[in-house]
Amino acid sequence: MTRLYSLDGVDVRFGRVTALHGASLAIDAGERVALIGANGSGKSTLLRLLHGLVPHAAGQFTSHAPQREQAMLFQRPHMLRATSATNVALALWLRGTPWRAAREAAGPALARVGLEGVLARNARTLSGGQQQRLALARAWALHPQVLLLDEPTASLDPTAKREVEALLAEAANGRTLVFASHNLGQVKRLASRVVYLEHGRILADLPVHDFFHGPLPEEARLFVKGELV
Ligand SMILES: Nc1ncnc2c1ncn2[C@@H]1O[C@H](COP(=O)(O)OP(=O)(O)OP(=O)(O)O)[C@@H](O)[C@H]1O
Repeated sequence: MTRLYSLDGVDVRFGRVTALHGASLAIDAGERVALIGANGSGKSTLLRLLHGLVPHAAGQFTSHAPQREQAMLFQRPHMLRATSATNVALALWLRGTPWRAAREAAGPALARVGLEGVLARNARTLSGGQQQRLALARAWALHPQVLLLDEPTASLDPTAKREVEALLAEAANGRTLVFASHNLGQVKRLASRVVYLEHGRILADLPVHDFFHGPLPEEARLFVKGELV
């Protein structure tokens, strides 16, 4: 099994706030790891650390996933004020694909997420669900080894949620997936392993079946119970 990330006693701080506290975790290639926990528990910070967007202040962090092999999706994706096709093509061009080839690849990439009808539309005028699908097309076109997703369906309506989740499951095929979610149904469907965070600390790290069916630390048990209500 290829190790992609190792954290050993990692702290991440923002001024006086310790967003991650003594986090120890190893993630191997092919795993599907769900990060769950209340607002502010450190899920986004952990994803941003994995993606190289924030530094750690203490402990050891090693990433064996090259930056260009990772793609990250945010809850509200940032779209350039340009057509959908250009948004995809630019991402490819920035990674070294010649412009013409990048333009040609944009059509099939958008078709894969069902957006062939909006190739020429300004991406900022698309609906939330369409923008998330476009963000996925943009990430997917890069053929990343790792997909890091920060609550990718949180702002979508139930139909768009289902559609985007189905696409995520497909995109995650053969890849490593690390995602933050408040949707426990989604966690059950997509994850093989669950990491529960509270106040920046990892309180549980279990295979998905054990997380939902086995004994849990009290804090995690109460969180799951509350989320299921
Ligand atoms: N750039 C920043 N500057 C200052 N504090 C920050 C910054 N980013 C995160 N924090 C703080 O770090 C802590 C962890 O935040 P983080 O966004 O990682 O939590 P989260 O579990 O992803 O929350 P949510 O479910 O609301 O997205 C919070 O107290 C947050 O306010």
